[in-house]
Amino acid sequence: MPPNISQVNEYSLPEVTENISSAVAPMTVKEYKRIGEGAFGTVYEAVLKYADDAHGNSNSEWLGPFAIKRVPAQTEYKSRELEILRLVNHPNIVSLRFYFDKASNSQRKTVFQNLVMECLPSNLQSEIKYYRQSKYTIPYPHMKAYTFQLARAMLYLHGFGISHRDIKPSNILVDPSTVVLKICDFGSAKKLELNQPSVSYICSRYYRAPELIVGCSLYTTKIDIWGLGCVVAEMFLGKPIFQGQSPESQLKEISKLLGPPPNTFFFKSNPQYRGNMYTNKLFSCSVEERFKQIFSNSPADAIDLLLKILVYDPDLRASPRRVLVHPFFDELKSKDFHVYPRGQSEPIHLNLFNFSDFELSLLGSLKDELIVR
Ligand SMILES: Nc1ncnc2c1ncn2[C@@H]1O[C@H](COP(=O)(O)OP(=O)(O)OP(=O)(O)O)[C@@H](O)[C@H]1O
Repeated sequence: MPPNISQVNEYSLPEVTENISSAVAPMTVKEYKRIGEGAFGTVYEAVLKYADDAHGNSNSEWLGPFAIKRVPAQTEYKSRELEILRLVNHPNIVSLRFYFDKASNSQRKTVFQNLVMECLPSNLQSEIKYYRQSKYTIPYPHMKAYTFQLARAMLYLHGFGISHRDIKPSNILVDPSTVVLKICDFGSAKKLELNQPSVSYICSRYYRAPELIVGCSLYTTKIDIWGLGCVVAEMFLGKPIFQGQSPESQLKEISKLLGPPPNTFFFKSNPQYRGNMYTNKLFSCSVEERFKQIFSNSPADAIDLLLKILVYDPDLRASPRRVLVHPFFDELKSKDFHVYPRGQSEPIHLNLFNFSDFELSLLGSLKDELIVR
């Protein structure tokens, strides 16, 4: 039975493609809730009936819930989001189940691409807000499990050379009842090729890496690691760490924690940069001391992890594999590790170390440090 439905949009489609098998069959969709409205698309929660054989024999049961992301279809070139979602298969990346094109009801000429994905009940932005309202933070064991899963998704994506390019709490889906995390929104993602420029005006302001702010076009997947650092910082602080009021003043906010960017940073990122360099030192202590001041309520291992991630030079910024082996996650490696999901009195064990052969090859010699004891 579909959950409580107030305003339903039910429609039938003659041809829907199943992602894994590429089988095409008819489908009936029932959309009953709008769960996301972004710059590019709208996301609906829905249940569906899918004909599971070539003769159109339909399941009589409603399946779901699913999340359907609807964006105007690209006419000239292939959708990168669809291409990337079809390529990836990882426990910490939202999975694509079906896809179809459909003309809009109101504007008949506009064709929309619909991506039918597994649906998660929450995202990190909502979770951070939920705890902040009661003057708490997300419990530390949950933060560790979430951060570990986020770094694992990045190890995998970056292993393909794919950069997500829009890491932020609302694009990180979570299920608070299982403490599972999955990255969503691959609308900005791109496979970065060596020495091939990419646009620098991507990523939401608060989460933009410093090299993007100064207009670097030969950036790397390390821009996502910066985003990961900002998300971890936000879980500890309950609010975004760098809240610039304009694209350029974003760099000033960063300099309040990291000190002024070194000249070499501008030269390496974009020798043509002529904007404000924020050369004034805005605090007198060391950068380590500054981190301790800003994250005064956070544990030492978390501060150490952030010191290794929130670094101007992307070459010196921790890689996903270095993040995964950081002592911040040691607690997760105990076979007795468990978490109490919000509102539940029974603890649950998490399966965080089920690395695939591809992930193990990316971890290389560091894989021996990621064993449950
Ligand atoms: N599979 C899903 N399950 C549950 N919620 C989802 C799912 N996919 C997306 N959402 C929610 O819908 C919101 C918008 O989706 P998405 O980010 O993909 O669209 P967008 O148009 O690119 O948005 P934005 O411009 O905010 O980045 C997400 O922030 C997320 O909270």
